[in-house]
Amino acid sequence: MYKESQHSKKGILLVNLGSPRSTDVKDVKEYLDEFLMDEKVIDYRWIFRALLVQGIILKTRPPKSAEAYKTVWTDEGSPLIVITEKIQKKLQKVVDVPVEIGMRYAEPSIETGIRNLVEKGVSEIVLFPLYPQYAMSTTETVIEKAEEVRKQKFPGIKINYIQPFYNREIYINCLAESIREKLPENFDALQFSYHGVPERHIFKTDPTKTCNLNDCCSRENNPSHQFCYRHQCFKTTETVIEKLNLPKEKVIVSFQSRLGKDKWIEPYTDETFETIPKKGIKNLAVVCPAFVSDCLETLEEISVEGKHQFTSAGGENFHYIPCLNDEDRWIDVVKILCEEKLNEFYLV
Ligand SMILES: C=CC1=C(C)c2cc3[nH]c(cc4nc(cc5[nH]c(cc1n2)c(C)c5CCC(=O)O)C(CCC(=O)O)=C4C)c(C)c3C=C
Ligand SMILES: [Fe+2]
Ligand SMILES: [Fe+2]
Repeated sequence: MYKESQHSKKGILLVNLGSPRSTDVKDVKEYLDEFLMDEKVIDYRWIFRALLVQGIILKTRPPKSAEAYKTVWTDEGSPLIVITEKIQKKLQKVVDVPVEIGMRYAEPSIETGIRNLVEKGVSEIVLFPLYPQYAMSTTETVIEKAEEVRKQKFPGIKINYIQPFYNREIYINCLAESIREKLPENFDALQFSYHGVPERHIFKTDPTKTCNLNDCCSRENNPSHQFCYRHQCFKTTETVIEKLNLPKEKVIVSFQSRLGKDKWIEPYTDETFETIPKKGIKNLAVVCPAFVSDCLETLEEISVEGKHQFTSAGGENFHYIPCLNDEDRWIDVVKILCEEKLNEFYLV
């Protein structure tokens, strides 16, 4: 059944994590402050979070992070923002509603993105968090922020959220094809390195309390899977390697970018890079499917630091496989996922 929404103007907001405004230490500090003071990222009570972030992390990390950002920054700006803009421009060419971008942290913010759409007359927004797998520190914080902005600043608009898409066949086919094209001829193993999260986050967001972070994450059916980041990473890997016809023995899954002293989900990517050459893996290909666009964590932590760790430990060839970025086949997937949600506005 069609309702009045047939006549409301629709639009798309692509949301990514965000980057500092520049590589200046003060801009990096401001960005890290906003990012790490998000209670969905560092989920301590405010006073403990402030002590840790403002009292410790922000006193030492910004200059190091700024140096790391300098190594990946381009003339156009941060790779993550530049690539998200490219996705926006390509998508805009193939859909007939306005497309804007918004970042969870720093600018252009989610509020800026929504305002840009509203100024174009949009009142029904499909918001796409650009994360294949669900996590409290990504999907959930984006939705929470967008709802806060909607209620406080734009109470008249509707937002329809695209859910994590790690189990959508169109996405898996797209990722598998992209990897297939970029795999080197000879490799001993293909490593899937996902961004890590603290173990506590997974327990916290499991409404069924049935995930124990052991075998259950790899089981076919467990009620916790809808909110289990670890399961969703395993499932992404399993379905992609099936499409690629790769034997499980040639595949490694690991988790990168941990921060602080908490226990994060294992195994840790950096430790893996240092141990596998001794087990005979000398030629390694690495892909990072938690990120749809290349960013600091892939271009610096994996392609530069990771390569160095691997080769210093006796590895010979390290081949980084770029993210989907603005590949046409990925734009096709983004278009289909957005159109599905746009159509839901017509349904009662
Ligand atoms: C892909 C999903 C991501 C998850 C899950 C995630 C969790 C998470 N991250 C931090 C801390 C940091 N992450 C940083 C950079 C960063 N993280 C993601 C994505 C996820 N993070 C991206 C895409 C980026 C790159 C941003 C860019 O500008 O390119 C950083 C900043 C860089 C640094 O100083 O190292 C921090 C810090 C935590 C604590 C966390 C889970 C709780
Ligand atoms: Fe799990
Ligand atoms: Fe991160």
